[in-house]
Amino acid sequence: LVAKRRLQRSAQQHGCQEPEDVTGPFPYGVRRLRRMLALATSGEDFLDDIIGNDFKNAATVKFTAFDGNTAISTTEPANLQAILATQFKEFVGGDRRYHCFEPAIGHSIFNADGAFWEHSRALFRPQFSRENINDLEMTHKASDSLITAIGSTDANGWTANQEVMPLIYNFTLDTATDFLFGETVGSQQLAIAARTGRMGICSSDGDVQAKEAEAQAFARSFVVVQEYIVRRIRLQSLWWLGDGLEFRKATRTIRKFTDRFVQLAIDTAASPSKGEGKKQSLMNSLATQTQDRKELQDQILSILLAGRDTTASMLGWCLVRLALHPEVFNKLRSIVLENFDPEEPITFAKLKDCRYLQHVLNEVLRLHPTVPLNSRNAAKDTTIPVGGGPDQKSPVVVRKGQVVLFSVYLMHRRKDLWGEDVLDFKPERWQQQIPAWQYLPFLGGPRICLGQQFALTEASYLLVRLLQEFDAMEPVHWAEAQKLKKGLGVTMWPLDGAKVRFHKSTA
Ligand code: HEM
Repeated sequence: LVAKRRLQRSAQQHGCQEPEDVTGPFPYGVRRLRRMLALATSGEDFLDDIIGNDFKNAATVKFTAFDGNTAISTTEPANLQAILATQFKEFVGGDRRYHCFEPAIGHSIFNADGAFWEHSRALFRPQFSRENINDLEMTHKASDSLITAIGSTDANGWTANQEVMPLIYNFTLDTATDFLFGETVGSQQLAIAARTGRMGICSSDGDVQAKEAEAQAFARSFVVVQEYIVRRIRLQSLWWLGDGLEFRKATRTIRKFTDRFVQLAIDTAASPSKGEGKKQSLMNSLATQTQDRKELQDQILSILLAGRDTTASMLGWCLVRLALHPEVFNKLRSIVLENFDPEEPITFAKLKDCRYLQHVLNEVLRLHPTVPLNSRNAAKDTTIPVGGGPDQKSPVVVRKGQVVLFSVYLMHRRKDLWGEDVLDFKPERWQQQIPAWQYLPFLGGPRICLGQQFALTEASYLLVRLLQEFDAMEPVHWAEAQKLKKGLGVTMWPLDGAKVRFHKSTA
């Protein structure tokens, strides 16, 4: 009662008003639950139809969640700016986020708050410096491997129809492991070797099979771990029900996979001469700061979790969009051919200078942000600046512990912010200045994605290489691709994959 009174007084002081309540006639979100359970048969889209429906009349709403707690939900740039930046300390990831991820990544940058998060962020920041991202040797090799994996062309210059997503997942796993461990798992090369019987990086058939099996087991377990994490997030306060032998086994597999690299990094930190001539990795740098085996493992896995599938999903959407929009493909290709001499190295600076390339990526992430939904918990009684009252202009009071959900996906698709053509794929819109807080694929403020430049550089590099190599691409099934169905888990990916064929350039 005392807490409630205090909250009411604070609401009055700040001129707060209630946002629209979208709970509906039944308690505990029954209506929403019913629609969610019927998704497979109703043909509704979870984001556009179910979550989007909440925002029909207002950009900030409240509703009663399954667990009986009232949550606030917003797509308002001013509120996101407050939550992520100006009132950063008042909104945290919270205990629930910690528990949902804990079995896989322990306590690490991604699920920590307060002092431990600050410590982790300071530990990592130097690793994401421009110099480290500028080292594109591995990206170059991984792009070439992906092009090799796409395979040969027929007499008319077309490759076979193919699902490119598995190749993209290999690409991001190979570049991420090189960055993290200083050594790539080489999953693309292993898959090619296993398929074609060419040894490449391995000395014998058995060696290829064993390494391929190890890389595959890791990749499979990584998928299982993510599925369980999503299940825990969806279960809200009942997160602990998302557990089981399969989850535990998969977490053991991915943790075991990192053992060798952790040991190597600890050994190198103890006697630096061992690392002479070897590439400096994120793991090596971390091991100079802490030799705690569990912390090293947790932190590294959290970066892998944060970076691998997000980048792969973005690349998947890029390919789908380029295949569906030949006019953008052709324009981008001619700009790339003009700016990137195939005889010269592709550098970070050149990629950044290619404005249309960056505009294409921005537009892909606007329409398909790979982290479409997110949340924070109020660390104390506080307010968000807008969304209350009939005109939605008054502040809204937020109770300590209350969940504030936000969807950058829906914000990126608001007509009042982006114009009538909001749903059109139009990289040209980026020629104009876009207000910062209405576009947040990597969020913003002190907790902005650490890997933003890494991801954009990887994706830009691969796109340049593909455009140098191929002069056309088209979807295997136009009608299916145009549906742009989304898979929703820890990230949002093209559910029907990136099924395309490429035409080899003869120039
Ligand atoms: C297109 C690719 C990517 C997207 C869309 C993306 C998006 C995001 C978002 C939205 C967050 C904020 C999560 C939150 O606080 O609730 C985040 C955090 C983070 N991302 Fe990324 N990310 C991408 C790629 C990467 C890559 C490649 C790496 C590393 C190699 C990475 C490392 C991180 C880390 C470490 C955090 C946690 C930062 C912190 O809490 O201080 N991300 N990312």
